[in-house]
Amino acid sequence: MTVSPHDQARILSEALPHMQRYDEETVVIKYGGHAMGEEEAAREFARDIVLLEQTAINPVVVHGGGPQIAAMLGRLGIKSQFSGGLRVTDAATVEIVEMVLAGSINKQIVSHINQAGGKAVGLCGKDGNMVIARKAGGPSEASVADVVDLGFVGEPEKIDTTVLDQIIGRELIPVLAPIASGPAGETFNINADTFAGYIAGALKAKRLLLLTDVPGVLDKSKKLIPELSVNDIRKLIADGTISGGMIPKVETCITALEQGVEGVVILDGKVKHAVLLELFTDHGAGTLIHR
Ligand SMILES: Nc1ncnc2c1ncn2[C@@H]1O[C@H](COP(=O)(O)OP(=O)(O)O)[C@@H](O)[C@H]1O
Ligand SMILES: CC(=O)N[C@@H](CCC(=O)OP(=O)(O)O)C(=O)O
Repeated sequence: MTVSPHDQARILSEALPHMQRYDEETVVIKYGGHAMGEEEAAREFARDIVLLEQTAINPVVVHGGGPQIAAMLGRLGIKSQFSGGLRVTDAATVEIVEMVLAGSINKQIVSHINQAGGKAVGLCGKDGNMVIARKAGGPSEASVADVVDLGFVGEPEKIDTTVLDQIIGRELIPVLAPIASGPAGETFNINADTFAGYIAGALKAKRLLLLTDVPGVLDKSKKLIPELSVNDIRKLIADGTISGGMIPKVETCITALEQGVEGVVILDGKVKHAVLLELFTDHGAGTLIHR
């Protein structure tokens, strides 16, 4: 489909009120491993992030990389399992997780953003003591008998935004890997949704966008639920409609809202220009979570 120059101008003009709404505001975008897709899609994502920065929005990218970690662990013959959407992470696994997340994936995203004309700065939670984590308990903590030892899986405990405050608003785009230090200097693997939620909360972000590989939260018949309240979420977890990797995602939404983030959206990062659709059109996308 070709768009006439007239239509192009109209589309840009219609984006103006949306751009004004987010002017100088911080938007945290969680880029999930499943949303990353092929090289061309990753480049388009990077262009969209640079476009946000160019329109005076302050984008902060937090990335995941679950499938990429799984591929590397597989190559090394290390078995891995999940409990409640979190990877049980032993000492050997945490080394690989850090290597893949803070190493290859982080630098790839930084490079794509830079090639698109932005200035990205790749960091993880260890930098500048941005995130200090404690050991996470199992998801079924309520039932002591069922407690799962997740190993080196962390839950953010203290967020220090000093480094981010130096970067944000200065034409630099932070790209954050969800790795953090513990109080004794140990390395913790943090679910990227959880990490993004805490960062968004600490920065009092205007929006937190969680990009994944499904259109949003789906009901039992796989239909998109456009809006959900915190209470709705609790019911959907209890009746099993929300499971696996979607659990840390919706829990993140609740934490972020509690910490003062204005709006949280779960959306399909595989849709072309998902971020622009959500922020710059009336159309919106995915599931909006509210109080
Ligand atoms: N109710 C639900 N709606 C949508 N996805 C769900 C739901 N319950 C479980 N899921 C699963 O959660 C996955 C998204 O979480 P995850 O795989 O961790 O994504 P990401 O890598 O983007 O963080 C979906 O692909 C789907 O398999
Ligand atoms: C504790 C835990 O589960 N950490 C995740 C970190 C990466 C992540 O969350 O990646 P996605 O966003 O692509 O799922 C993991 O090891 O897979």
